[in-house]
Amino acid sequence: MEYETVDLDEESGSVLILDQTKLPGKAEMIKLRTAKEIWDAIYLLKVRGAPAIGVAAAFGIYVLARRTAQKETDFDSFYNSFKKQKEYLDSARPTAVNLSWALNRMDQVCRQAHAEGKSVAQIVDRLGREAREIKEEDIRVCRAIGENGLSLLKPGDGILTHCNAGQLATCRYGTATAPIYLGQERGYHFHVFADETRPLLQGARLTAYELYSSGVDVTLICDNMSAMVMKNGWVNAVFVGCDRVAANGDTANKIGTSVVATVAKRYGVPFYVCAPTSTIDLDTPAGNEIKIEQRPGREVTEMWYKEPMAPQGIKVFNPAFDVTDHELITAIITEHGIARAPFWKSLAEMKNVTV
Ligand SMILES: CSC[C@H]1O[C@H](OP(=O)(O)O)[C@H](O)[C@@H]1O
Repeated sequence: MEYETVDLDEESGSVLILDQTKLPGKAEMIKLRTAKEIWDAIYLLKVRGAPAIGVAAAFGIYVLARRTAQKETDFDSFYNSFKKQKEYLDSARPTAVNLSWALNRMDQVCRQAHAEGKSVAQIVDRLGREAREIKEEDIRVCRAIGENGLSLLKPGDGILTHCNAGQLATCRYGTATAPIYLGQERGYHFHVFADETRPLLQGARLTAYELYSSGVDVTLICDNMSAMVMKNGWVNAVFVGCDRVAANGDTANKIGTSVVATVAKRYGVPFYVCAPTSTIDLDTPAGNEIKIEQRPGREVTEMWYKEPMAPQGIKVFNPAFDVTDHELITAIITEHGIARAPFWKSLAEMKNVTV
């Protein structure tokens, strides 16, 4: 299915996104001009998925810097505004490392250009080029993950996915769905089981939507059905995305992922994490140090229902992510290759860091 998850509208000086809170009913592109509009879009999951969040933040800080440069032509006052806007955007969601990764990369470009004696106007041009490169790089990286993931599959395989790590979480191909889309291009016929993924239903609303729209054979299941489809032998591999991979391979991903990994282990189904190296965080040693975003209880008790589905005032625990222990992960598929245990070594090699 061809659409732009996130793009740049140079003419209006805004970030263009597909509002994913309206899917699957309505595919609506919206423009984000102010820092608050960008922050809100990330927090409310209008744009979501680690890579897509990173690209949206890169485009966001660029359009804000372009507007700042119209007022602040000396570097110190320009950069003071830049840093404030960067910190603000970075506060939108804590778990997906790509948000801070992209903003730090844009900050580095800004400071490097200044060190080379560039004017504020030239710095802004350089920021625009870097933001576009971050998007193009994401497309290349996801396709490479697809090629590496496809090497682990054969035509006719059953695949289970959790949440959405598809085109809608990236700029094209997705990460966990990249092998599926590449396989489709080459005549493989996969049978995909998409977990609906409560409470925000990214699997039902987004993964089932994009795969079905692309002609992929997809069956939607409730999260509590993944054990049955694996026990029945219908799943040859599980493919999931990630929001942050710690140095030892522990992986933060949408809530419920660790349940799927545990069940996959029980039934001997390979469990693969598809991870752009930008999502691997070697500065976080293990999963217990990953900050897990807590979200409003109403997402559990009220969203999607005509009436609240629980007693008024009930306590609700609503972590957006959980951490899958590295022992449950068969391999971590990156754009540079397939990392296997010991992950502390293989992931560092993937990040081109000698250990
Ligand atoms: C390609 S990574 C996508 C990753 O992000 C999702 O979280 P959210 O929808 O809250 O942004 C989910 O964890 C996916 O696996």
